[in-house]
Amino acid sequence: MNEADSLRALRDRIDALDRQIQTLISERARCAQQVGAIKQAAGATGNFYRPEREAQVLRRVLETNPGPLSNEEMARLFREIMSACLALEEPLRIAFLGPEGTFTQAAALKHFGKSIHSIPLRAIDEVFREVEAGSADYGVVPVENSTEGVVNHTLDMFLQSPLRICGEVQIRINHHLITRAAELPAIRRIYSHRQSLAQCREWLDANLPRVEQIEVSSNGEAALRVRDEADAAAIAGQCAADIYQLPTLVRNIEDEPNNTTRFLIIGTQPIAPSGDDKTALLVASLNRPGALFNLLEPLARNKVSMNRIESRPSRRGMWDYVFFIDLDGHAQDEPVASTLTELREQASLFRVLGSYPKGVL
Ligand SMILES: O=C(O)C(=O)C[C@]1(C(=O)O)C=C[C@@H](O)C=C1
Repeated sequence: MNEADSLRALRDRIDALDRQIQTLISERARCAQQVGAIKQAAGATGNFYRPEREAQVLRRVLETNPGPLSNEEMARLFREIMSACLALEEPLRIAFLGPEGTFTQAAALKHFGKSIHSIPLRAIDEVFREVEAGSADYGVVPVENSTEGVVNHTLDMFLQSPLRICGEVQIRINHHLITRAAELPAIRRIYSHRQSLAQCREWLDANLPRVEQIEVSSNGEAALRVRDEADAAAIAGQCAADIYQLPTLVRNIEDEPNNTTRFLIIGTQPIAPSGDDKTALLVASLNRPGALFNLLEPLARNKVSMNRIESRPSRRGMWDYVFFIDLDGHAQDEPVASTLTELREQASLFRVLGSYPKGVL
């Protein structure tokens, strides 16, 4: 066979496979519609989103991936198929820390896929309020960064909000210097979110030491400003450069090569166990000697892994603190269930913020 014949044969084969894929995806979508009908008949109100089931589907896709596509690419394709299937009923309304072009938007799309109705908001507390009011089904907010630590504002919101944590998603953060200026010496101001400025501190000290740094509410907002100011630069991600059609002068200026941010999915719905889950708690101990030790002792005794503990002022009085604790496992599963019963007895304040599937993608 000559080259043209080989190409034609391969393309014929691809056409035949595409027809099969299309038939199969349509069949899958009809099954998902039937699942939706069953949920509705059983009296399900609200949305049909089931994060525990989605996590199981994605985990199986990763486990059985035969290649040559990477796990990440394969999971992304299935993520979009599920997103489109779910949207057949009604697209999820997802509020996030906007404007368009923020890493939080990238996190929302990574977690829910593109078949959603996006609601960009200007502040973390607005995202909480929109979900509390029922104007959005879920919200996406940043909670911690591998270089800069926790986003206190998000943790503090749980002190006043009844919302639950329904999921998590991580994003590798690559910061770029986005500007219409042709070279570094032409830059007079740099706009970015406080966390992003901090994540690029060494690079800024070395390359733009005397340039004014201006904190704005988000990276998307920074890029928006740079659109109208030729002698300003923004530190933001590629999505912001794309959305606002701005050139990137220097790529990857973050100090830490593995700079990653974790985001929480917040909502009202309790999530069933998926087989590989986390539980987030908000607790306070009585103000007496050994109280924190007594609080945590059941975790060690029952061999429940604690992934994280953060303390924050309780806002109930001076030097009074609450603890945000992340555990391995679901609150309904042992040994977490009985450990939580013990913990509740020791604590002066105790709330399960949510059990949810560990981030898959
Ligand atoms: O299994 C379900 O409950 C479905 O609704 C189907 C499906 C899917 O496409 O696989 C769609 C949406 C849910 O979030 C989970 C899974």
